[in-house]
Amino acid sequence: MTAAHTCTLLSVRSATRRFGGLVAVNQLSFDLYPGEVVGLLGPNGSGKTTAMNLISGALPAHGGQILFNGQPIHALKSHQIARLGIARTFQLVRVLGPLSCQDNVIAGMAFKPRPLFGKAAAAHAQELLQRVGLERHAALPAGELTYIDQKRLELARALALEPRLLLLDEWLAGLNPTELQQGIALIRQLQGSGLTILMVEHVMDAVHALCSRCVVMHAGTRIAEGATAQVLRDPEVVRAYLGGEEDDSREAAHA
Ligand SMILES: Nc1ncnc2c1ncn2[C@@H]1O[C@H](COP(=O)(O)OP(=O)(O)OP(=O)(O)O)[C@@H](O)[C@H]1O
Repeated sequence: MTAAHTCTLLSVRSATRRFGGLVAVNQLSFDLYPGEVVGLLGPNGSGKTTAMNLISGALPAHGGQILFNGQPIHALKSHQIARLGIARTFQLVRVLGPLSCQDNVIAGMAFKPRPLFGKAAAAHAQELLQRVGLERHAALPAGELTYIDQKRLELARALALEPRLLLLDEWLAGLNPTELQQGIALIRQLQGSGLTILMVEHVMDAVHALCSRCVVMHAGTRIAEGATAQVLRDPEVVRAYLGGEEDDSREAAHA
C-alpha cells in the first residue's frame, strides 16, 4: 500500500447507480485526502447529486465500492454513515420550519458518535450557531429565517454531527453577490479547521476560490480530474458545459 493510499479519507471506486435504463453514475472513481476542498462538477443531470447520494448512503450503489477511512461504507445505511463522520447539506434546503434554530441544530446531534443532551446540547448548539453567524437567531423558528440563513442553519446542523467529511450540494446557489462572498468565507473557515469538503457547485467563482482540485462528470462518467484551473481549461470539460443539457446517449450506450 502506498503512502497516498494510507491517508485517503474517501475512496470512490467504480461506483455505479442506475435508474431503470439510465446509468446516472457510471463506474465513478476518485479519492479525497484529509483537509482538501474538492469540487464535483458537471452540467445539469450529469450525476453529481446521485454521486453524493451514494456517498452519504441516501441511495444504494448498484456496483463498485466506497471506502471511508479505509472502511467499506457502500452497504451501510445513511445514519450509520453519518455516525462514521460524513455529513451533508441538500440542494433544496431542508430545515425543520416550526422548530427553533437551536432545536434544529440539536436534532443534528442525535446522529453524532457521542450524543449530547440537555444543557450541554444547548451550549454546543449555540457554539455552532455562532460558527455560522446565526447566534442571534437561536430562538427563532427556522421557517422565519431568510434563504441564506436557512442555508447557514443547515450547515450548522451538518456540523453538529462533528463530521470529518462534509458534502455540500450547491450550498452557494441562489445567493446574492454579498452573500456569496460571506458563504465562501464561511467554507474557507471550515477548511481552516481541518474539515474535508466535497462540493457540488455551479458557481465558478466559488469553485476557483475554494477548490484545489475538481472532479468533472458528464453523462454519469468522470471526464476529468485534477487541479481546478487545469481541469476547467480541459477541452472535454468545456465541450460538456457548452453542450448544455444531457442527451440520451448514455441510455443507448449503457442500457
Ligand atoms: N430518483 C431518480 N429517479 C430517476 N431518475 C433519476 C433520479 N435521480 C436522478 N435521476 C436522473 O439521473 C440523472 C443524474 O441526476 P443528478 O440529479 O444526479 O444530476 P446532477 O448532476 O446532480 O444535476 P443538477 O446539476 O441538475 O442537480 C438525471 O438524468 C436525472 O434525471
